[in-house]
Amino acid sequence: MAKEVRSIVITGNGTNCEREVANACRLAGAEVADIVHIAELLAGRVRLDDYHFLNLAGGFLDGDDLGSAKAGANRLRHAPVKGSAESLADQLYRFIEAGKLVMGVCNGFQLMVKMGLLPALDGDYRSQTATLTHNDSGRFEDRWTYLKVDPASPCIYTRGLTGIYLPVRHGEGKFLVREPQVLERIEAAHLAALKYCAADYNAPTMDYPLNPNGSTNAIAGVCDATGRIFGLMPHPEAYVHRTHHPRWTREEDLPEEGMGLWLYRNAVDFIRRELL
Ligand SMILES: NC(=O)CC[C@H](N)C(=O)O
Repeated sequence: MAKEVRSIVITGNGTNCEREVANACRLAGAEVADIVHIAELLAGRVRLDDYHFLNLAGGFLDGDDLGSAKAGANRLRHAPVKGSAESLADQLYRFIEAGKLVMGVCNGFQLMVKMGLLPALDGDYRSQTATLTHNDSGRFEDRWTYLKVDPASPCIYTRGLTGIYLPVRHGEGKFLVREPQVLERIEAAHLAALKYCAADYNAPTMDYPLNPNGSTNAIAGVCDATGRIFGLMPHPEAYVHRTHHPRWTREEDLPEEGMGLWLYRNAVDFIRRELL
């Protein structure tokens, strides 16, 4: 592999944020940001092994039938790769074992949680221990949120950050755990890297609409123990430039760069430092 940061964004079956995610990867410095239809991967024409940074984009996989990303999680788990003894999941687990990076946004986060890629307690990336389900409001929430970063989190994407302002747009963003002990372990290991909070970024909040979905412990984003596997409901790819900010025509002194780009830059810098 040449000395270039290679990122891939999987598309198909209802994703709709792939171009924005690829754009964010490129702006963050990735030399390659390929948008690849899942059929190309299942046909064996493209292999995850040729990349460092896997992005699972937002959207409406399979129309949210059976619950968001549920069918997609089964597809990714079980679908064979043509002409190979492996499944796509085998490639994915090898990708994770190789120390590479995976980030899922919104529908991509739902996909990861339902596959068991997160929170992946004890390094088990195959068992589902949590879910993302219908917002407490009972409706689709489309609004900007303040996110408090846990500075003690192993998450490599949020390193050096204290608070981020990002939009959410989802119907099923409420993080729930299967057993109370899962939540205790997530908190003890600081895996909940992002939590909904107020504009002062002081403390996590359960107050609606600051917490747009009633998520347990105000959890908005979760990583695994390595910090390299990360998913979040808000959309970092939707705030990579000043003009994406909802009040950009009124608020002066907004930096040229949007806050969402920081997460991608941390990922790309990590790859350049550790994997090339
Ligand atoms: N923007 C998204 O990815 C939405 C995810 C999912 N379709 C939901 O409504 O919850």
